[in-house]
Amino acid sequence: MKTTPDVRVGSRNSPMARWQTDWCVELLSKARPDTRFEITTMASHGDRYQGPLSRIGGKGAFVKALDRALLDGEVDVTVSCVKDLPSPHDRQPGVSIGAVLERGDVRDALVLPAGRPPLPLAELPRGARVGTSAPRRIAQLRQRHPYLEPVLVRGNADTRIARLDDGSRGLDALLVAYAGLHRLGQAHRATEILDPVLWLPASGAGMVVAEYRTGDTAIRDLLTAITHPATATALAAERATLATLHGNCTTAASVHATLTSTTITVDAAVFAPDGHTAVRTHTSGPLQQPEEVGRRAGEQLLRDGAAALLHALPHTP
Ligand SMILES: NCc1[nH]cc(CCC(=O)O)c1CC(=O)O
Repeated sequence: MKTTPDVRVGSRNSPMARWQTDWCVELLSKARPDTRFEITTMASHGDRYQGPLSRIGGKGAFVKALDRALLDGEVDVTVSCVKDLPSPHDRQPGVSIGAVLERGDVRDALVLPAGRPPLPLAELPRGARVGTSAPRRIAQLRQRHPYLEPVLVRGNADTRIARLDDGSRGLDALLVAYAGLHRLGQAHRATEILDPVLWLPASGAGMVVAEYRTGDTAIRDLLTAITHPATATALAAERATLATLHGNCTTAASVHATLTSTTITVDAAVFAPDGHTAVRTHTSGPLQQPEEVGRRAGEQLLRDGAAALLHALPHTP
């Protein structure tokens, strides 16, 4: 009788990461009922360190431990949300994306301290302290609501909500991903879900991927079985735009691919850190050519002056 080897799946140990990994393993178990999957959790430097990410090498800090475990053969698969991966051109060689899971909500949400009247962003009073550390959110706050005060808050989404509620940072509100709130069972805390046409979403928002050691074809085939094709197409386009822009974790950019049955459209923007300048594009093409459409969107932004905005100094102290 053929024995099936176990598959070891690496995850960060934050509650959101665990939710994502459990979901992925559930899909894998359905696809391969005869295989036993085992989850190994690990702490990441990006989770432990609470200062600006740009000081510890950017988003790589989230996936370094996962990448090392993968490359050392301690695990066969790692699960991450796309937003926490480094830009495509900075990605660790030897690690490939295998599965792209169905996209969740791309929108950002506003959360107020427990017990406060539920106000939308536009009704927060002058000087209200809005917690976020994403350059994209800070730039849009400065552009659309310049009378509000962005406050740098890092940490896992659940810790950020705890800090909002305990008043320790004097925060009046938090901007977070609505998909993340869902994953933490906290969707009811959103007092407003921001319209993605007016408040632009993060590239890769709401997407979870499973990665593997490049060349491990057995694991690659396993991961292909649980890929959501439309999400994979959107991811290919959004990553192609980012790769063309050569942005990093200090870049305030938004990339959002949407699909019809025949076309793919990339809406993308790059903001100056102070929110005063933004270049935007709306680029469409055939559904079969996501990379091409994504690249054209990036090139259009560069032609319109995005490069000067991209490498502005980090705005965080
Ligand atoms: N920046 C951290 C991060 N990475 C992914 C999500 C949420 C889930 C997702 O959009 O995939 C979050 C939380 C947030 O932005 O509030």
